[in-house]
Amino acid sequence: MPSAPSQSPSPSAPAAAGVGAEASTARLILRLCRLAWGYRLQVIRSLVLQLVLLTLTLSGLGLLGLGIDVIGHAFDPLSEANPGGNKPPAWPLGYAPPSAWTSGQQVLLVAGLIAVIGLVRFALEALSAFWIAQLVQDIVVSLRSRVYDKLQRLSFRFFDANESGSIINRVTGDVQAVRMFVDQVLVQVLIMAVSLAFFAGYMLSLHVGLTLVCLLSTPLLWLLTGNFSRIVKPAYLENRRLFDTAIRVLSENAQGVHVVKGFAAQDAEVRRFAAANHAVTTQKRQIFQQVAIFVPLISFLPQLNLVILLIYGGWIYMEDPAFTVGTLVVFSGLLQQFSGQIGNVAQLANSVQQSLTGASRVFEVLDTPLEIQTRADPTPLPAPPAGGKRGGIRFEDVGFRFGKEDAVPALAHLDFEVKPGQLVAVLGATGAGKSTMLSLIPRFYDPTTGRIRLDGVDLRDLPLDALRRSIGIVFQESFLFSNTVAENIAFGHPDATQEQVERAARIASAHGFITEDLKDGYRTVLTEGGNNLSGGQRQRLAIARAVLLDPPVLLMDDPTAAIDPETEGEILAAMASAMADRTTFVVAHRLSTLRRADFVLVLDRGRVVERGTHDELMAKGGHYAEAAGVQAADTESREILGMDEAVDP
Ligand SMILES: Nc1ncnc2c1ncn2[C@@H]1O[C@H](COP(=O)(O)OP(=O)(O)OP(=O)(O)O)[C@@H](O)[C@H]1O
Repeated sequence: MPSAPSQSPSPSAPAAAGVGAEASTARLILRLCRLAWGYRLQVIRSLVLQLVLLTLTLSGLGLLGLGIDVIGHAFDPLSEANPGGNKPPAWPLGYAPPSAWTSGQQVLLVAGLIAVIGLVRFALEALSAFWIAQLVQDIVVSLRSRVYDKLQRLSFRFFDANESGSIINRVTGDVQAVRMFVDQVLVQVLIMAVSLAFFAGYMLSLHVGLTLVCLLSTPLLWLLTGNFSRIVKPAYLENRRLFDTAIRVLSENAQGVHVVKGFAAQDAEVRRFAAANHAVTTQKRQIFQQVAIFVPLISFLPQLNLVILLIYGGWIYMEDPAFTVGTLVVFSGLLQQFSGQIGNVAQLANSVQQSLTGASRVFEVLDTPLEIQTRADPTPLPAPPAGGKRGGIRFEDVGFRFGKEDAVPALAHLDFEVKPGQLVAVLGATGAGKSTMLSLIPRFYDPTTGRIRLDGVDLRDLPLDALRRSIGIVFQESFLFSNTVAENIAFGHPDATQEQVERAARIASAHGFITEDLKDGYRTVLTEGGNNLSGGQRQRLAIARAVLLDPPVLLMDDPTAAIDPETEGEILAAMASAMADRTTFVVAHRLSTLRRADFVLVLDRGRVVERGTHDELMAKGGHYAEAAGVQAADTESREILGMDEAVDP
């Protein structure tokens, strides 16, 4: 079947259209808010906790001012004789300690209350951190599963159009970006809005004029923040793209480690990765430079407010008899808290841009339409006729393009019928369209024109799962998972019995080596990609996997392509017994297989140029006869070299 191509993504592919396209920021934010709505109870409970914490902070601050006024008044009370003395403390909520209490006792009471508030704050802050961590985990796990689930159902076109690095990044890093929107943006914005309202309200209650003057610089901060966001947004998008490339280099290297080492290309690979890595770092450095200037600038501006407070607040203290030293201290505390929150705006703007960039990439995956799926009212698979077999396949003027309408068709005007149980051999030069033709049968792609029927029903009308369960597939190179041999054979069918697994292994001539050569037999755990097996053993397991459920149709895409001639014979034997009694399409170049076929399709540039049995095609003297002649000569030379004896099944 077609492996991931090196060509540029097809522009007609649905994901290609979405990738990189800029979703409107407002719509994106709205969508993220809707996503957060799913966690509203957790968000609200965290916010309520934040409100309690805020109230405690303000109470602590108020008590500090009170304590200062108690001390000031005790040492230097205001009186007619002492007009420059300290004004009496104003106890909150109409409470005043008994008149018998000394100033020391009053200070102790205030200090005790501040300590209690501190302890409660500590406990509540720990609880808040725990709740937010829990919320984050819930979001990440559920979103990651949704993206992964969607990836499983997306068609090959999506994977053709998106590099593996980009896909991995979307499931990992970008999903984190979405949760960042909830915990570091949404929750923080709400906390900030409430805090700023509280602080501003408290300051206004203390002195309206002073509050307005001190907060003069705030609009300037918002303006700067807006500009910063606009500047860094494209930079973050570019950064995700560069990171995709770095991950792609890494994953290609891990998968192609044999090629890399075989060609002694480690140094070149190290340089390739270093270049990709360097590109990410250099670009990120540019973002950091902007962040590095912006964040301190935003923190610096509020400092100016303190200068204003000192000058204007000092003057008010002299002029306004109700304005105490304690009030000035409380005001300065509030102003600092206010400025601290405003200072967070810089970080927040940064987080917003990061999270929106990641979120748009996650949504692109979630929004990609499912091109290939079961239609609403599918036709069930027809039952086999009495005493007959299933697996009749009919191609009706089938054409297919990978790209847009103006792309060169990979297949054109394929029109033939295969009766149940027949063996069709497909022959053609490399790139002729053999794998593409086979990939239309399990609906990896749908034909662009014409249709394919299985037992008389259009493939698009059948339930997709049932269709794919009716087809066994062996690829040119088989992918095995790091799991036991038995689980690899039963891949996708965990309910398969040991008996079924062994039967499939016997058909694929794999039972012998599994029980004799592998340490734990069927329970032997394979390393990643089945690297602890030979190529021939891997292909035989793949054949066993394909025939496990005894499918009526078998597709074999040149299973010996990546196998050395010495082990080819083992696979040919396995293929021969796997084909027995089922409709089989086999991409093959071996004369022995071609001879056995009920008919051979010779493909050239996506078209059937010859069709018939081996004898008919030999007699015709066209492409086929030429290819067979070359192979016969090759076989002869191999026989002379004594390489071919056990090969033909
Ligand atoms: N995913 C893809 N996207 C775009 N073009 C593709 C894709 N897969 C294959 N092609 C193109 O379609 C044509 C047919 O490819 P296909 O893999 O079917 O050939 P093949 O006959 O199986 O070749 P081989 O014998 O080398 O496996 C080629 O031109 C190939 O470049």
